[in-house]
Amino acid sequence: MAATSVVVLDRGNNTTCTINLHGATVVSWRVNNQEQLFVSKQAVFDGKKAIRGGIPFVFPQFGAWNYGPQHGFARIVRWNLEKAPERLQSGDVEAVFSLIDSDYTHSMWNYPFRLTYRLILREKELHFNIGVYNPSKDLPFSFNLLLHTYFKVPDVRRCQITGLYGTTFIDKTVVSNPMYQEGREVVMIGEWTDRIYQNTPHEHVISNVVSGRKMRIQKYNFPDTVVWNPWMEKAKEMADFGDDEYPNMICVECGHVSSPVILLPGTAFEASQILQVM
Ligand SMILES: O=P(O)(O)OC[C@H]1O[C@@H](O)[C@H](O)[C@@H](O)[C@@H]1O
Repeated sequence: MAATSVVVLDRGNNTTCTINLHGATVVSWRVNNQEQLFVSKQAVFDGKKAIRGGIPFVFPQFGAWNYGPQHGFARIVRWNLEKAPERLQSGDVEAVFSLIDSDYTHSMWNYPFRLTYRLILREKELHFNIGVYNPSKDLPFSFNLLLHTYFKVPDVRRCQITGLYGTTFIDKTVVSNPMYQEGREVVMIGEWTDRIYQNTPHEHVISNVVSGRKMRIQKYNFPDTVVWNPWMEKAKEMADFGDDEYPNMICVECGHVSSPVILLPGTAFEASQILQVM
């Protein structure tokens, strides 16, 4: 893919964030030279396939879709760079990306829309502000939206995720998609895991990410938290994911997926996420 497809936010001190315009996928976030995101060694950068790792942008569908590809089209189309990286007075660096409807998106989802995706790189934080606008005069639309974050970890079996205790989750590893209540104070992973936790609190902390540190996730207007790791067998089924890579990633994904967002004509939906290395 051409070099111009990549946008870099550079805050100095080897703190950078790299966004591939293909899907506006965040493909790297380095804090003091320490990579925080997992990208598979087998990820494909052909401008067609979704990038396996980083932070793919899931919209307007989460999961399988009758009208288009799994997890929607936003992660497989080229976004616009609305505002090139700019240093703010605080020293932080901001860039804005956007996506509007096209003939291609209309072939799956026949609505006009405008997505804006504002990223701000701070010293130890990455901020994500998302806006979805419905420019139609008369048609509402409904959608799912999710940031499919792949955190890099030395060993997923040693990670603990807070903020899930007492919440209801859908277990997607079982065909009937049963619902349960989480009884653990902190969630650990030791097998194929694919869960949609519903109405989760504004904050999660994942322990034992890179360098044994903690990662704080804060979210606004994202009621759901998806926790996913393919483990060994499912990893083997994915061509763009190494068989032995599953211990080195954990997906903790904030989104609005278990119920759709319904957006009336002329209105906007906003949501945000903050990732912070603790
Ligand atoms: O292979 P994809 O389309 O990127 O999806 C990866 C995973 O994404 C997760 O968010 C889903 O809950 C899983 O069911 C899915 O397997």
